[in-house]
Amino acid sequence: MTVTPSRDLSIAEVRLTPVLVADPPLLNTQGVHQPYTPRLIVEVVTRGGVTGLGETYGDTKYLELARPLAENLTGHQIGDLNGLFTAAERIAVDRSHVAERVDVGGLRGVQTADKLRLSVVSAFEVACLDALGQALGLPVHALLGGKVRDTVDYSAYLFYKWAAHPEGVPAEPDDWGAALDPAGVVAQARRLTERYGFTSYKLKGGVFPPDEEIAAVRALAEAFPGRPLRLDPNGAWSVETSVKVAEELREVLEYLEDPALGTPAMAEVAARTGVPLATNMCVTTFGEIEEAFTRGAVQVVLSDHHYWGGLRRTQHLAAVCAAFGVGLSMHSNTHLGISLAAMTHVAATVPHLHHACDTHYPWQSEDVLTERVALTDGKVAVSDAPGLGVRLDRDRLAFLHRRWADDDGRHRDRDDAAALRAAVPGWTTPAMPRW
Ligand SMILES: O=C([O-])C(=O)C[C@H](O)[C@@H](O)C(=O)[O-]
Ligand SMILES: [Mg+2]
Repeated sequence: MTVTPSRDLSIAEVRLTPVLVADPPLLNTQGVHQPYTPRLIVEVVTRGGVTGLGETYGDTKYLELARPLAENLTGHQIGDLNGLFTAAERIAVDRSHVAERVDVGGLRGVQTADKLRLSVVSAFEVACLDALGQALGLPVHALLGGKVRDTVDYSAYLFYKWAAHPEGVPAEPDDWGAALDPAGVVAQARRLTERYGFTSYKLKGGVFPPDEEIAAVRALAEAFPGRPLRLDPNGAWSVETSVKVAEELREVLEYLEDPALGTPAMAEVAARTGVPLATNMCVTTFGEIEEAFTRGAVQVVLSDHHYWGGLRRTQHLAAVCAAFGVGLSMHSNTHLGISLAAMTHVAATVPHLHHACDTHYPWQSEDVLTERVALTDGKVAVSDAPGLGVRLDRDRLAFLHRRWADDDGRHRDRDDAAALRAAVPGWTTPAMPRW
């Protein structure tokens, strides 16, 4: 049988384009977002002439893994996703990028070699699925077994925020203004609601002493009665503080996210409060599930297809959570529309997704797409177009890549503590627990 060119599903080329995207001065327990955040855009081009898109973290340590993987994939079939993961396993990881302890692992838990690899290969998997979907005329959700909903709910991701970056880049402050107290947080939530129709809210905490953050959540509860609310200090509190906050906010919280750092501390908090605990820090790999679930440390896991290793592994995680009666939600980092499209396709296929997903997307004023992904009534409509249903704007991609190429080295690797040092000389990532 002769294969027509458009049906040749082997990989001709993988293009990697690192970009720097504008990010507002959002505060978290480690520091503040830098003016630009690195992302990596992956294009998988088939010999049949179809191009699939993927997106992941763009820091140097991810690029170092993505490059050899891309080079090894010429001739690989885009439908051979298992083979793609085997190819990724062969890529050596620089040990200096690995941290085996949760207290030094940053905001997404322990940074193992496997997790780094998975964070890279996930974007290749998404790009292969996008290409396969386009070649077959099927949406990505259909390749994953089919959607069980037509829209995916997202929550408003609220941040304490400065009006402008301390580095003075870009020169003009954004139009969101500052949010540094309960009134500022409520104003931000109202604005996000007006623009995007959100009906649930998550506040990134661990920035101010817990009493101030309790006051902010109470103010949100008053402003949006009955709406689901979450607070996430990224492990900044002791067990005692976590229990106190949980008890004070028990009437209004949908869940408390990573109040304390690590499974043993979370298990202790969980044993002492009825408020459900969620995590994207102590359960971030399949290996961490057994201890956390058997100890009852978490009631909700935040999936993230980037570091869990793609869309299919996210479905596997969902199945394990369902088997243990643990809820599922979705974590997000600074990301563009390709990631949001991928998040939406996989979320659409997960039956027991009972919490709105997180997304940073409203904070991203820039994108690499010809059309931004629409967030309406707090939802993204699940696309039925072939593949992910998004199109790359090559001029925008080139512009954001030029910013990366011209960068003086300050922004190619996300460093929230370094960004905060511009305002608070001598600042370093705080030891946990902070409070
Ligand atoms: O839910 C979370 O822990 C996050 O979204 C982690 C992120 O890094 C967030 O804290 C941020 O971007 O500042
Ligand atoms: Mg979190």
